[in-house]
Amino acid sequence: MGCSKWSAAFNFGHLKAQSKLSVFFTMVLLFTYLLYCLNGYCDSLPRPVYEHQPVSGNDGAEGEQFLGAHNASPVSLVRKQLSHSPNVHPSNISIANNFGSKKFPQAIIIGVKKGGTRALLEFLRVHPDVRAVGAEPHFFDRFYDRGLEWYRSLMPRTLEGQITMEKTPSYFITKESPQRVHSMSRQTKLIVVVRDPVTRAISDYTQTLSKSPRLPSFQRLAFRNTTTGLIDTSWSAIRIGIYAKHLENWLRYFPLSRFLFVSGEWLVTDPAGEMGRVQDFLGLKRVVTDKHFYFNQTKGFPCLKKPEGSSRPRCLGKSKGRPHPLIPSEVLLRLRDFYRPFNLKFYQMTGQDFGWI
Ligand SMILES: Nc1ncnc2c1ncn2[C@@H]1O[C@H](COP(=O)(O)OS(=O)(=O)O)[C@@H](OP(=O)(O)O)[C@H]1O
Repeated sequence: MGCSKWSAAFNFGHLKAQSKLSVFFTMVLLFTYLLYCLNGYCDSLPRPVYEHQPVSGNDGAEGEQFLGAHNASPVSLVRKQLSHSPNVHPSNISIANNFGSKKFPQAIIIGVKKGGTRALLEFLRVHPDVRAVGAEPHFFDRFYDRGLEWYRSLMPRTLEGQITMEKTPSYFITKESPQRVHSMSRQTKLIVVVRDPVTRAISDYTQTLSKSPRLPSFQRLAFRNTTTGLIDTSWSAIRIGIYAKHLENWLRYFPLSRFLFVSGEWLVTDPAGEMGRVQDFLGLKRVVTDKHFYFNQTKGFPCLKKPEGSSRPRCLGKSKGRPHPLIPSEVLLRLRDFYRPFNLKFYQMTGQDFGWI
């Protein structure tokens, strides 16, 4: 009896020591993982392609900005990103993200809103030497006071030879942006996707209308005086399309050779052709070619056969390629007359004829 009591006590003590040991090792593993994440090693997981974080009241590019990203802890970001990404297997994380460093973007898509900027960025992300932020950072227009280091922390890690990119279409029309980008680096390459300003204005209006269905008609907003046909240039949908005026502001800081003007129309009708020009401008090998695109009849737009991080074909989301409301032809004619001199000036400044009539 006494002997069995001793042996039971001995076994119990043995078990206790074993469980203490396993708790200890679990804690060590947990702390190592936390330290690893807090050092920023798991903060640049591959984002799902076309990831959108809905943000209300953002008139620039809906659901594409970085609001509050700096407030989230790296660990919670990891969890959030993983839970949103059907394509990322946890075992791939360390392989994809531990290498390289976060750099300032060497190239930025600065505009224009509704030009086709999302399509261009997603097409570029297919290139193995391009790493881009999915959401719009809005650093040079809205969050400049957060400082350059904040901006850099948003960037994905890149290896030697890879290009870091971002897109925020409102930079093109923001007065302070050229000087701010210049003070980050005067070598920055600037890409502007331009689209017929009349169609662009309607596209812009369509986006606002989708959020505020009680919005007055397009013509009510476009004209200051319907009888005289005076255009309301204070309406941002109209103002953004005066490309020559905005470009003048940028040319005070950057030479024309730093810019590439991409045609929003050709990006739809000949995506591979436009992508060829973009890759040349960025000094990249022409990897993204016609093999990467197919025309989706239902969507009415070119889509990617294999977007970044996915093996399935994918088109842009529903907010890209919306049907536009019908605008009376006399309104369109008046708007075309209004934009003509500005368009000609823009063609002269860029040395490119975009064919808008
Ligand atoms: N491949 C492809 N798929 C879908 N949509 C395409 C594509 N290429 C260009 N576009 C045009 O992009 C327009 C939206 O432009 P942006 O991405 O610059 O908009 S935003 O400023 O970021 O909100 C969007 O405008 P809307 O047609 O008015 O929706 C499209 O015409």
